[in-house]
Amino acid sequence: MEYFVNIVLPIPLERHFTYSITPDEAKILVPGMRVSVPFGKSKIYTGLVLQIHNIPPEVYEAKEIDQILDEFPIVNPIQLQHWEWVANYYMCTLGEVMRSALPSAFLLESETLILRNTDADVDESQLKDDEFLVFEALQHQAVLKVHEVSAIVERKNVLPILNRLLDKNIIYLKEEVYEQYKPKLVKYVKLGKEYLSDDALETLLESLSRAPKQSQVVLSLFQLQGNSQKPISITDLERYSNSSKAVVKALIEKEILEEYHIRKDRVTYDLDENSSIKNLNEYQLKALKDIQVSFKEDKVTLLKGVTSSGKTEVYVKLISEYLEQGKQILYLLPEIALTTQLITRLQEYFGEKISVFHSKYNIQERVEVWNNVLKKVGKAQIVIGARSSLFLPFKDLGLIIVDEEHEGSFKQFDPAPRYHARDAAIVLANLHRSNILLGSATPSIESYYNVHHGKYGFAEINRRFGNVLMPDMELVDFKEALRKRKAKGHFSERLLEEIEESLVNGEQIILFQNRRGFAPVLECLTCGHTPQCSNCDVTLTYHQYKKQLRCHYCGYHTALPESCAACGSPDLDTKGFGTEQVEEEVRTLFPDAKVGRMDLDTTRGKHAYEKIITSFEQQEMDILVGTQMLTKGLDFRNVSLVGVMNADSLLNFPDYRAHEKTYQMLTQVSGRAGRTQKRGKVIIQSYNPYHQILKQVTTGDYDTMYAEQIYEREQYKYPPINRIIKITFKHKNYNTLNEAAEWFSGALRTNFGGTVLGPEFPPISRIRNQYLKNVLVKIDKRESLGRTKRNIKRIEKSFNSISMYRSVRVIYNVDHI
Ligand SMILES: Nc1ncnc2c1ncn2[C@@H]1O[C@H](COP(=O)(O)OP(=O)(O)OP(=O)(O)O)[C@@H](O)[C@H]1O
Ligand SMILES: [Zn+2]
Repeated sequence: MEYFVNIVLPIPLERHFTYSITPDEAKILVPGMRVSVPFGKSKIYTGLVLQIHNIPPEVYEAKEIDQILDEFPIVNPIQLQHWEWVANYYMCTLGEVMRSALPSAFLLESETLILRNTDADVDESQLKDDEFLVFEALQHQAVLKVHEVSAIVERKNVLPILNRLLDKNIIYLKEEVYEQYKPKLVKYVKLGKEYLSDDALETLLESLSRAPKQSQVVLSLFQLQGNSQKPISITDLERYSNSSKAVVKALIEKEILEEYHIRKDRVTYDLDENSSIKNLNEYQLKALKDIQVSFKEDKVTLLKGVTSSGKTEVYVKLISEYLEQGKQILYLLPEIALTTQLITRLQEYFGEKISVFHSKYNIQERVEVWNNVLKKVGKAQIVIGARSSLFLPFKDLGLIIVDEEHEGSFKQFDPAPRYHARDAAIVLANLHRSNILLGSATPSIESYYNVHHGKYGFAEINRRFGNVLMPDMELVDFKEALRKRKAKGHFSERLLEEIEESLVNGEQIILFQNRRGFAPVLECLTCGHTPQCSNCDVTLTYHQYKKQLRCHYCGYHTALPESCAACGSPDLDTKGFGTEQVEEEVRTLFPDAKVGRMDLDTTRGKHAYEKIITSFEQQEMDILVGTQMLTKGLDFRNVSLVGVMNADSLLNFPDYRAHEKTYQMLTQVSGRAGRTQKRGKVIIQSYNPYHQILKQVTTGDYDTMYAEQIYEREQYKYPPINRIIKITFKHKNYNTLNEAAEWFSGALRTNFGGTVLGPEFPPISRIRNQYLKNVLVKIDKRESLGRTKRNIKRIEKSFNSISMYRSVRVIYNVDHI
């Protein structure tokens, strides 16, 4: 009987591939194991086994696999099911999901490597031109791959050149299939087996009496073992006994000591006994109870608790319940909020049961966490991670917490799969039959909508912990301040007064300015008016090149006005101001204050973000200027004042979610003020202080905000009332792109009843020499999403059969936000 395997490869092709295997291999292989397989002419890929069967492929001859790479599956059936869902729902391939889900070290590399023989004596004048090119390239680069050599000599078949160079002993080849991952190994020592009894030990020490250094080491080891249960590393022993490597080595050779290795990640530590879980107050207890009741009904549950109400402590209580049942727990956070603050807090309670998983971790660290979760090792019982931790090999997941569930960064933008981690987490919880809690002070409109429609359970905390008052919010009319000359630079007198007072009291200040440079909007400097699209209710975007204002949803456009449509003033500005400028002004206005800044530019590198947070926490800074990074669940003790430099730049963002996001951001950043005893103060500067959203922020009126937003979403057919899919077309040729996008959207309009907007250029319409154009499809809730997607895919097939369009990339973003 013939045997075959279906394999998924980490490439964006729809299908899986069938390879042939021997009967022996068929006995060993299980879905979820990796194999290396040949692909195309010369490539070798790592693939994942989906299925073992006896049906030969119809249209091609199955190749044999190269090698089996695992002894047991590294991916389990629930994961495969989950990946299938992600691929289906977000309209991408299983291979793309796999590439995003597996740490890259698991995707084995195979390439022929060419290295320079550094020992060779080379007479360059004897080299032919093409030989010299390769030789020269190898002076700059230690290793070349075959296809790189092709590019250098501009020829496809390079093997003859390489053969000549090999003959001349100038290069050598290295065929390498290697695992990139190597666990960190640490050397430990213990007393040899024969010396474990007291008697034996006594005799040993006697026999060592003439070797004082050696007996010193043995005694030290004994003492160290008495002090703690932890394994003793060779370095620790050397340090403690004050002896050299040679002495320890001699003892190991005599077999008095035994050396052994433990992978670094396996070392366990004792829990800190001092920090016990806090007792919840009555409001937290009530919320916990409501959550538990809702969990009993297997409902996704939303916890809405004002800032500093102690949501984290409620999570902690829940986590410890599931921990006791021996279940795994996943704590999802937006990438940006993965601060040491929260991790330290949880580690105090749960010690080394916690693993952290996110993109700033290196390959090794990710593989360690993966394997720990796979083997259900105690130290990975709780995983705190950003969105990609969803894809870890959980076996027995009991609870998922999605903290700051409203955060837009839970949605992956690029590359595929363009998934929303919150939504994918809900599906994952379903597959595991585990409970899932979404938490936020400012829930997303979607989640609250689901609560309203009975789909989700609900719990609420309306008070800050310790009955600290919500901060006192004050709106400052900046237009008025300018008119009355009560402003310096971008600071109103009111804000300056408050900063002064906080500084005098030795309290800290946060200044918030969210400037996102890539979507310029036109703003009247006199009245703050910004032109809106009449079809879409979003702010128009300024396109400098064409001197136009455009709606990037529907394509409505108008020439750049010479004066403001609202007040007639000719002073229109498109630049706005950013955090850097605010920092500069603060330094001039308050030369004695210590000022820091936190934005994308100052937080590159693995620990930069934590450093700024810690330094602010330790009160090494008085004033911290920053973007939305400041808003994420940070718990500072000494911040009494939060200043919002310009609320309008948020409100006028050209996006149907601008109002929702403004409410969330302002509420979150305000929530950093006055978290301990004294009531905090928030000053919000705006050209348009009567805007309903600003009123709702200052009164904490989430429900009115929600009602108004839902009304608008109904009017303009946006989520959560309708579903949307954004389709992006990408090509280097402007005309081809235009035609292709027209063709596609035309086909959509004929074939499909929903609303099709565009094609339209985004604010940045050309990236890396590729032009972009978007089409937005709005799908009525009553229509089947599945059918619509199948229709779109069918249109894509016909599209791809037109040779001119084949090179146009089509990118789907389902539930685009
Ligand atoms: N039951 C409790 N006992 C003692 N201290 C508590 C308790 N609950 C919360 N706190 C303290 O109150 C502060 C605010 O709590 P926490 O950070 O959990 O609030 P939060 O709701 O998560 O806030 P945010 O949404 O702003 O992140 C913290 O310093 C926390 O240690
Ligand atoms: Zn429009």
